[in-house]
Amino acid sequence: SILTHPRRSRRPVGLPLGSLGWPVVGETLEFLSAAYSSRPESFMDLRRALYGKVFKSHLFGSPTIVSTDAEVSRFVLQSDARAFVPSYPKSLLELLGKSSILRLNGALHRRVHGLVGAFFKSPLLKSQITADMQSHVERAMATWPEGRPVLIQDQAKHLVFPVLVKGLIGLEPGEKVGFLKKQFREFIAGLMSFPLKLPYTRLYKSLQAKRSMVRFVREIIDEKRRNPSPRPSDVVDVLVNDTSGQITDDVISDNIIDLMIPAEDSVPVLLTLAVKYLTDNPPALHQVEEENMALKERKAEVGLCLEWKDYMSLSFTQDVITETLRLGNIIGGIMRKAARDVEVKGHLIPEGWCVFTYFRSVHLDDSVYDDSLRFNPWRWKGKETNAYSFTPFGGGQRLCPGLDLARLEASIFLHHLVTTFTWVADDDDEVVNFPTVRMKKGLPVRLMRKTNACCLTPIANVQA
Ligand code: HEM
Repeated sequence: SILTHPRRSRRPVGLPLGSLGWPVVGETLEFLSAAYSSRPESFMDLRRALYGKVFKSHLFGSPTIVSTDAEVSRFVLQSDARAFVPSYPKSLLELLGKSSILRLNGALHRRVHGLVGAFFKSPLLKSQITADMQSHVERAMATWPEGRPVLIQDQAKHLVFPVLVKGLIGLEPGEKVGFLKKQFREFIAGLMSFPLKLPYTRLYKSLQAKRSMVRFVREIIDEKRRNPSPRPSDVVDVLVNDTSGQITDDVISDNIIDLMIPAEDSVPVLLTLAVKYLTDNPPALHQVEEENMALKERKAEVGLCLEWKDYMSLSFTQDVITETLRLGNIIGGIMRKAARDVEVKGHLIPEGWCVFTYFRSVHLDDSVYDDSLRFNPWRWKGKETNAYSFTPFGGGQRLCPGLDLARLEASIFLHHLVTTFTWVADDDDEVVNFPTVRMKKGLPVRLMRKTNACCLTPIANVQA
């Protein structure tokens, strides 16, 4: 095997090549200056050319092995806590809380991941999310103005957050969701802040917001503990019903709040980037329209509503989402810390060092994806999405349990958007990559309502 422990290795292994940069700051400033540019991977590209796909560096206060090699990253993700544990900046650890799934290891991690993952896969939740998302999207889109700019990114957040929050805590849209959203925004503003907890600092305000969310979630937990529901309809039900004795109120409240992060951030960004890439690629947009109109008409003929399986069966739309995940790199990479010396593919990762598996460099590697910077959903036709070289949702024990839900919400949003509107986007918006991926101006578009949505004129020679 290419992946062995040092003691069993036949040839000497050493640290990968690379530079630890300046004292204290290491190469953090070079990393950040690339991260804030339109080509964050340029930091990696330069070093890959000098040292190879796996190299050493010093980032955010820690000696770090950077992996832009799909096999090495896969190995890191597949390893358990005996080899690698999650590693996050101090401010983030503080805000996530000790029982956060992102920090847990071992048996409790497996339990929480298993419970949440199984519930997110359940047809019951998928049906509920579909019904809720559909009615939200239809109601919201009915109010979107024509001809005046609509910010797709903000609209996507408005739509996704309440739908996922209902799946998490059972809260119906309304005032309380508004309160939660306000607190939550305060909370996430501090995730990447300076780790100083004095009054009025960013971190302090975020911790206060978290406390008020915990109180709010605790009331819901108490209520559900008093009246447990035999048929769980949200994540709190699932966790409250667990009989292992491991799932305390702290575990539930920390994790419920974690689970809101993708609802405010990753999923809305996925929706937004899909709209951006489609806007820039008329043949792809046209094919998505055709596929979705055909489904809509088929369902209308037999008088049935769309169900989650209908959305997931739209193969080209799914390929568009896959390609958006590849090109958008919403989570560019993941940090772990080595719990012992580990050897991977001839490289030593010393105990206590961080390892940064940088997916973006793999997703944008021309030797893996032909013409990798081009949005080309046709490249996925008939292809599996579980290759080493495609890891937008991570992998191994911590593979994102929300991946189906993210795809489902994106499909529902795109379906309603392309069957209701045509649009033009303002030219001068751009993707920002750091600290989180998003559109700088929120992707303003001017919408035109389709008058007779059934009468699309086919465009000749659409790329296939
Ligand atoms: C486009 C949308 C999303 C992207 C790109 C994304 C990406 C990821 C990635 C890369 C990881 C791995 C983190 C690691 O290994 O340390 C992860 C983990 C996770 N994601 Fe997502 N995610 C998305 C949506 C969601 C949604 C909708 C949910 C649920 C509401 C969710 C819940 C989680 C949870 C709970 C984990 C932690 C799993 C664990 O550590 O065991 N994600 N996600």
